[in-house]
Amino acid sequence: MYASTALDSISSLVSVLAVTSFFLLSYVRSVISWRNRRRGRPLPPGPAPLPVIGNLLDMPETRKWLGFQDLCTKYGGIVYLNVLGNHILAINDTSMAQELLEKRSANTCSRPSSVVIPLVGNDVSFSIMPYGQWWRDHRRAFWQVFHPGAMRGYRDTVRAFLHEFMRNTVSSPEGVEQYLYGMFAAIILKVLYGLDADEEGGELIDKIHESISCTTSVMISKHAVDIFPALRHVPAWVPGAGFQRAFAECKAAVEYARDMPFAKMQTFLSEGKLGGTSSALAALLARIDDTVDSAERAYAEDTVKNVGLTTFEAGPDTSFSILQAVFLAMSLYPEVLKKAQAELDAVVGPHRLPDFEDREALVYVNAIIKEALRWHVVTPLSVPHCTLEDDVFNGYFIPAGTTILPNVWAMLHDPAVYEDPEEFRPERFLRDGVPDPTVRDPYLFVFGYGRRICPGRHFADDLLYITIATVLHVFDIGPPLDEGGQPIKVKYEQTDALVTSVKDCRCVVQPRSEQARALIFGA
Ligand code: HEM
Repeated sequence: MYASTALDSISSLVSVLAVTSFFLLSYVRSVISWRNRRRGRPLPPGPAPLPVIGNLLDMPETRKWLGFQDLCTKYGGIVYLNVLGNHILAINDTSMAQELLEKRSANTCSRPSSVVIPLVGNDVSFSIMPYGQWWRDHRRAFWQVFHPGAMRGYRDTVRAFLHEFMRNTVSSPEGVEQYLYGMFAAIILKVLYGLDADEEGGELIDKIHESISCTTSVMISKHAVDIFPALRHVPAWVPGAGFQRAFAECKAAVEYARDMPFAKMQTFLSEGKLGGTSSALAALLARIDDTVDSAERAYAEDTVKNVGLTTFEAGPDTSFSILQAVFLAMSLYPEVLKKAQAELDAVVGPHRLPDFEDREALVYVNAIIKEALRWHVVTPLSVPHCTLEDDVFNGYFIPAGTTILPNVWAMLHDPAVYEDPEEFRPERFLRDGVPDPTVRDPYLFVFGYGRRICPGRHFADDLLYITIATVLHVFDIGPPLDEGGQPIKVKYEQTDALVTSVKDCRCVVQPRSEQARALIFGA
């Protein structure tokens, strides 16, 4: 009995020693490998890390773009943080961002990996996929239907929904925000699937919106499972594992958003209610080679489905957010609205609505669009990129797997470049009444960088231009009024999110004149 107890103690000791040696060896190996990779080169500047948690306490909590701006002011154009072993590089400097994200795009075009995203089913969105063949196939498919030459084909749809938006706004002006979001979502639904936002379509849009809100809130929140990935195996009934239920609900919403409109489109196609190339996704389906085997066909169809989901996630919220800012800016800066209307009267005249062909002549309206993109940066830290390989930049070691956050907000609010950056002032982009090419152009920043640059930017630009020009042509926009009829001063504030919106954009919207009203209802 004693002999067996002694043997048990020895074998436990051996196990403990084996486990300890394994961890020690792994640690020593990782230290050696880290030293070999760095070869004495320093990491970029940043606050000193603490043991184990690194710079966790230096990581900005909310409105990260402001915190990173402060850190970069202290440490230079770039700042490096190590948060629980994750390498993070924030960039405030435009030329450094250009060098790393454009010139070295081959190495900086991936996305940070996440434990949570697959759990909510959103790993099929190509805006989040890591660099590789899967992402390339999706991006290529998207580009086939959203390249600049394809834009003309969508303009009638855009005009039709814009006219409906204007009529709804005149009929019940208090619903303007809701109609605006509904318009962008309905345009995307029609362009992608050929489906109308009728009652059923409206429900589809609500559900799709729900899935987007849920995934974006999951993506920006902190989760224990991101730090301890093994927690993903804990069943939902275990106390403290309520996150599993929330993730499952989110996953169901994402699957609905991906599958339902697509299935509806396929039914309509098979019933002959839609032409084979009547929508962007129908056109992509029509391109799938008939001779491919069933596995390849399934992959190609899945790609088309995922392109639909990604477009819905990336398109309406961003465009809507810019329009919110324009409505608010017009009510805060009436002189800007008056100047735009004077230009529209001179170029377009009172008897018709603006069209795409008017764009070049509408210099001030174009300056308003640029200023809106600068003033209200929809994605202040862009969308994070991630490095594939170790790199050396300006003598600093940038490890593989580093998350790169270009602080686009800081670049577009630099007082050395834009005087009084908090003011909405389209004139900053003009000199002697024509565009000034020497002023930093927000278009070069707000749509991201390199191989990941927003592939929907041509569509977005078309949407923004025609909506803004038309709205300013026919509507007066003023501040909201209190019960005594006095104007309420609304303050511009941005929400704290990956895709931000304007917190409060209440305003009074009404036709500029009887002639404008006639134009709206005659359209
Ligand atoms: C004002 C409107 C918009 C802004 C400011 C905007 C901005 C951005 C930004 C900053 C990125 C990330 C780029 C990067 O990682 O470097 C992005 C990605 C993307 N955007 Fe947009 N976007 C807008 C509208 C749209 C629209 C209307 C669509 C669709 C029609 C769209 C589709 C996409 C897609 C699919 C991606 C993912 C690209 C990838 O990861 O490969 N965007 N957008």
